[in-house]
Amino acid sequence: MEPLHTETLLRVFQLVTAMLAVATVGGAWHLKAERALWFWAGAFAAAALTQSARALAMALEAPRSLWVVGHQGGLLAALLLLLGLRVYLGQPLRWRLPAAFTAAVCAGSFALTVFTDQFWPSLVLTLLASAALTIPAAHAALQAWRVQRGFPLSLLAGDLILSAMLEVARALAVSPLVADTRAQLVQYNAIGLLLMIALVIGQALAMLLLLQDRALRQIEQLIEVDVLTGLLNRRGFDERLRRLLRRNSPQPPMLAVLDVDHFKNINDTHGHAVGDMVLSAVGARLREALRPQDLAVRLGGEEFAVIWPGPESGAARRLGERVRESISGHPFHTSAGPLRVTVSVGVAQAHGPDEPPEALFSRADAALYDAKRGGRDRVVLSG
Ligand SMILES: Nc1nc2c(ncn2[C@@H]2O[C@H](COP(=O)(O)OP(=O)(O)OP(=O)(O)O)[C@@H](O)[C@H]2O)c(=O)[nH]1
Repeated sequence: MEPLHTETLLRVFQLVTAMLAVATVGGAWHLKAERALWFWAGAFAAAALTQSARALAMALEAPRSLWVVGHQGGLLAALLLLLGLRVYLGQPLRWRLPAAFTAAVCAGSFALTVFTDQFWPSLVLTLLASAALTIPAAHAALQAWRVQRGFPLSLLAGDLILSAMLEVARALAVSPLVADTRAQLVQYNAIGLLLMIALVIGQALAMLLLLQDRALRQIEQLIEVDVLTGLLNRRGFDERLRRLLRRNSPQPPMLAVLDVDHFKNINDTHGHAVGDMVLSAVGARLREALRPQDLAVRLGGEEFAVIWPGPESGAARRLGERVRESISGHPFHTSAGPLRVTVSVGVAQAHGPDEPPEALFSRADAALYDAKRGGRDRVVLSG
């Protein structure tokens, strides 16, 4: 088999990173709010530009110590990748220590080349330093994957783990400890380069998938969230209720439908803006009254719902009363002064996974109708 040619691979690496830099810079420009993408574009650009600088230094027969700029580019790319990932995950940037570390290693790699007139010590140093920056990035991606799951994070975490391992393996392979001859050292380095090109492409793909994933989740949020109250809207409610019923848990979900009493009077007496204020405050009170796993929904107008995924048996009355009390218990402070607002509540416990969501909803709604007819500000349980 023909040996791999390092100079050709370096050209390929330069072209690939340049292309990825253009794609990510374009993406960052397009998605103005995505700060992380600027860091990642910077990582690819650092690799591409320093490879170009290295080729130029060689062509101009500049001092050999300047040729190590390519090694330093790899390290700079690892730094920017780590910082970009912290930005993406919403973590504090904490850039000072890794940036100082990168600067010190770059100076060290330059000095090593001046003193030894050899390239491999600089390559070993910068590769080990790159691994030292890639390991925390891989750790952050892995931690995030544990919480969020999904293919893009697993691709990124896997790619970064392999990258850190490759950086250490390459550092060992290009040191005289492992390679017996110069030809062997060059060959090991070329194999490492080839693998690195594949991993860099993998990183770019993972990054773009991560951004697409986030955009999809934001759209999903917009579609499913009510703007006035910040609660789930009717569309989100239908979807969650269907999913919960299908789950077939030992304790089937319970649904309450509630409606603000005589809300039209509030609008007519104090104006629509005060009405909106009350609706928004109702949403906030429902959120406060529920546990994180329970769901509060604005079905539309002055009608709300609550879903308890797995309520204790026999808790329907108590939970319904807690919801009613959270609204009717204290007056609302509005620009028109304190307003006493009451709600009527209909509660229905699902019969099991075979009950269609529409049937459960109709039972809760019928109970709500009974609560209204019975005089309002009360809880009625569906039979
Ligand atoms: N301010 C405000 N009002 C809304 C909104 N959506 C619906 N409404 C109003 O809510 C009122 C609902 O009135 P009705 O359906 O007659 O019910 P109600 O006055 O609460 O009477 P009962 O339900 O029988 O106790 C209507 O006047 C709607 O215009 C909204 O987003 N903001």
